[in-house]
Amino acid sequence: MTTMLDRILESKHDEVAERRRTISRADLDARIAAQSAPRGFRAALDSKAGSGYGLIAEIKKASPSKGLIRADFDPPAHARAYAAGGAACLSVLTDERWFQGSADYLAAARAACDLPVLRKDFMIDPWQTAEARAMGADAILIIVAALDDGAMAEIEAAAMEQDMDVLVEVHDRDELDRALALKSRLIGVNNRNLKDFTVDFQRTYELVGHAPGDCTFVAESGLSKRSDLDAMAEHGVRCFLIGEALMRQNDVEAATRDLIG
Ligand SMILES: O=P(O)(O)OC[C@@H](O)[C@@H](O)c1c[nH]c2ccccc12
Repeated sequence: MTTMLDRILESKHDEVAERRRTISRADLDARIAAQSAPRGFRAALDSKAGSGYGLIAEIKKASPSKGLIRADFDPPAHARAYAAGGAACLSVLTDERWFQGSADYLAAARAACDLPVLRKDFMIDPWQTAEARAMGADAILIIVAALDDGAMAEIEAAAMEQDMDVLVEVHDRDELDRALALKSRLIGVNNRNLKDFTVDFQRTYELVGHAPGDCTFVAESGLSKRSDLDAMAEHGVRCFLIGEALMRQNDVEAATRDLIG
């Protein structure tokens, strides 16, 4: 069966190949040199989680499962509201085709606040990590389900060479074991199955006990209210990646503060 993840990855290969043809390495390097140094992503998350909840607040205009999430989409305003509400970090979708994201949204969000920013996209090629740094990203995502072990290690090495952090996303025990063979100790459990979009918090509860103590462990997707976070905290989870529930708020700053304050 062809899953949504398969379809996304297939189009991503064509998309990245096209950009690699049109953007030279020298151009990327010049843009990287013009960026400010990476902001420590995991460090910011750990610091907030030390005295409360560490929130990665996501800027997401649309998704394949929900369609358009926010019509009056304003990435810098959202970034400022998230920062003022106490978020530790931002995540910005840069995939254009499936999530209506953009590199420009990431750059604008990062310029509007001082939080570290994750480039949320489907990484299939180490070249995309240089591209991520050129747009200002402080961290990248590796989706274990999307890559073989060799490709994961190459993408991670390329990110580390740029001094970026790597959030390694898993969905089951097998993927967690593969993730732990990497160097990064920033692990996310996606409660949403990227194959059929169902959300199940049990994914996090089952896996948190299997992550070594030196990991920063992040629960991702489908979280919408304070009681969701408190239930997660009962299982020892203190870091969260939240998009849709915050994107839909009128007063984003107040909603962010209510969630984690
Ligand atoms: O909007 P939500 O349900 O709060 O989920 C945010 C985030 O976890 C989700 O956007 C996500 C998690 N992993 C991904 C991988 C690719 C694209 C998107 C995602």
